[in-house]
Amino acid sequence: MIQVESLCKAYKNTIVLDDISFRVNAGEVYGLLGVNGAGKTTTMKILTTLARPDSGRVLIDGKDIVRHRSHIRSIIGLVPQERNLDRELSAWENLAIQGLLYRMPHLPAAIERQLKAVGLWNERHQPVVQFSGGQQRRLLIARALLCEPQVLFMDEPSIGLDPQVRHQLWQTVRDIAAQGITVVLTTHYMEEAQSLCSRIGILHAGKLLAQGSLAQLQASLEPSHSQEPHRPHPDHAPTRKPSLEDIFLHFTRQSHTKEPCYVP
Ligand SMILES: Nc1ncnc2c1ncn2[C@@H]1O[C@H](COP(=O)(O)OP(=O)(O)OP(=O)(O)O)[C@@H](O)[C@H]1O
Repeated sequence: MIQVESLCKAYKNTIVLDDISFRVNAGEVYGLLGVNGAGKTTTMKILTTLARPDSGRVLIDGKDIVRHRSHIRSIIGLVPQERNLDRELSAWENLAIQGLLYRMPHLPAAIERQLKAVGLWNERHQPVVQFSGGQQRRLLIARALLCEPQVLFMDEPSIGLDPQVRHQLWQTVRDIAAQGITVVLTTHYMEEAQSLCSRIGILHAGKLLAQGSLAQLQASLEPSHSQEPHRPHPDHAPTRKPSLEDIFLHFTRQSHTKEPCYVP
């Protein structure tokens, strides 16, 4: 569904994305996992046509996103990190503006469907300023799904939410994926990536250090793949599989031995 090939992006003389390549299969939930400043939002901005790459290319549904920007925008939805809703307007009005911009047919029915799907139908006439952080995040999801996208991009969807609301949001993401919508999300929460994503890319200082399913990432740390000498456990008991946090620390610590990436 999405093919990212050798993506590079620099701001002034600092490389922010350094030769990033990955693919996302149709219908999967793909997670870009990284700490603050890793390059997650920049990747999202490029994939959603809000920023241009310096080099490399991205194909969505077989089409180059730079050359077919309008078409790409018509088949994707974005849940941005910042809650860029109109706080003075109601939930209904926020979606109506989006629908009018996209000249959506049957707009009232579509708004009703999405507000019910995210559990905000009863609050539809409330101004957004009265919404909690979790409700605003759900409204952002409803807005992103209004035009029935094939791919939904979510930039740090659960940032700032308490654990209970975060778990509700995860269920919403699972429901979206169950409808066949491809989901690409960024996160710095290990648990979120592990619980939601079928495949994970570890992004660090602009480089994609590793990617795969959790099982594939775990296998990549096994002795046959590692340069560390194999030390059998003293009791010959089966050693526990590394957690995603172990894997993340393994790859990111290794990368600290390398030179920081600057362009001349
Ligand atoms: N418009 C810009 N101009 C200059 N530098 C930028 C710009 N946007 C991002 N950067 C820099 O690029 C790097 C990656 O930023 P980015 O927002 O993509 O990271 P991130 O992984 O999304 O971080 P966070 O989790 O904090 O959102 C950071 O060092 C940031 O300061």
